[in-house]
Amino acid sequence: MTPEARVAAAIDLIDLWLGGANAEQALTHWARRNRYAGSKDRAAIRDHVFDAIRCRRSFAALGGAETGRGLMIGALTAAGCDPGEVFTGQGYAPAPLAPGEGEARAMSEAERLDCPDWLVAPLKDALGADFAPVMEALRHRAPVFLRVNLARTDRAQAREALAEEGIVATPHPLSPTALEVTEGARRVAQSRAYQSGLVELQDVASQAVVDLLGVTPGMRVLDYCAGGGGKSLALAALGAAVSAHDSEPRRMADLPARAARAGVEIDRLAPGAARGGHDLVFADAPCSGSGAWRRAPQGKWDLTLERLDELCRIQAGILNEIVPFVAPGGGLAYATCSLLARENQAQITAFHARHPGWKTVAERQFTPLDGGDGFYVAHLTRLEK
Ligand SMILES: C[S@@+](CC[C@H](N)C(=O)[O-])C[C@H]1O[C@@H](n2cnc3c(N)ncnc32)[C@H](O)[C@@H]1O
Repeated sequence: MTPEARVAAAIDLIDLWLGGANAEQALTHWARRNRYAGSKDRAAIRDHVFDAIRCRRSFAALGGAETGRGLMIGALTAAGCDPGEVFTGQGYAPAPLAPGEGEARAMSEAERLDCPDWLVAPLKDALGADFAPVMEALRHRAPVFLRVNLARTDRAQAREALAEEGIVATPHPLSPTALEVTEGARRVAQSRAYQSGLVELQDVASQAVVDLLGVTPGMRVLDYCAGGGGKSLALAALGAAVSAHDSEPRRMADLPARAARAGVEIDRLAPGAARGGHDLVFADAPCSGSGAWRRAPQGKWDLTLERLDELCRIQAGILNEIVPFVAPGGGLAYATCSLLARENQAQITAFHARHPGWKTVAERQFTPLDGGDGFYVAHLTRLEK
């Protein structure tokens, strides 16, 4: 496909997304219907679509309309290209620009930073002077990070194995297990290094959250909201005896295969089967995902105040639920990939008000300015009697 044809395909897909379709599913259906498109075409179209989702408001203002054409005109303008050179109508290129089409208009701060209006105040409250740089960072694609599986190798050997397959990865300072892929990211999933469990795909802040939990070999850890099991695997690689639990167990379906690849054992629990006696109970709670909007940008526009209220209720409920699973002398940890104080510090403050026997021993808010996703983590232990 020509670059112009890729833009035309992206325009149709962006229109489907603006009409309410899920972008990932629309891309999959498009690829099935257009078998002539190769992997490079699909990757380029995907990048156009996801860039437009991340930068919906600024591209619409630059391109003069919140439509597939408007967003792609805005994207080209933002990249310093002349949209008229792409919108030619020749071959499979998008139809030529109509008179007046693509005229940029002035932008508010929220539009320039691609932030929903209602989230400006809570994000400014949480981020202070970092608000604008963080929102700017969330307008761009996330780097690809790997977690070196210490159960199988170390960081230097993993780098060498990746390099043999043309994948260049450099150590990241946020976590001793982290590598940032700077070349060959699209080859990772097919590589021997990945398939043989030397490395896992995992955001660097996710890794740093696990580093902060003080896990030692043999520790009994309950990962109460295990989901796909990214953190369960990281905990197990540190030598913890991990039980994974999720209220929707189908989310853990891939965990046995991932654990086998990593050479670790993880016990999967059915919903409601969690019991007491854990040295650490970890709740990586469902959240707005506001720290991960580079990776999952659709969430930025789908989040509503009602949904945020509901998430905060679920988070408080989970914090209450996990207390009985902590062994005497043990601890609990709460994490979200959110930047919003309501889901983070405010949840821990409210927890202390409900459960006076606990103290916070560590707390950290990561933002994309640290390199990875936005993440919050708090580690609590029981007060000595
Ligand atoms: C942020 S995701 C977990 C991501 C995962 N820890 C990882 O690193 O890949 C949150 C998970 O919490 C689960 N969940 C939601 N409500 C829950 C509840 N009340 N009890 C346990 N798990 C819950 C969801 O099904 C979802 O899989």
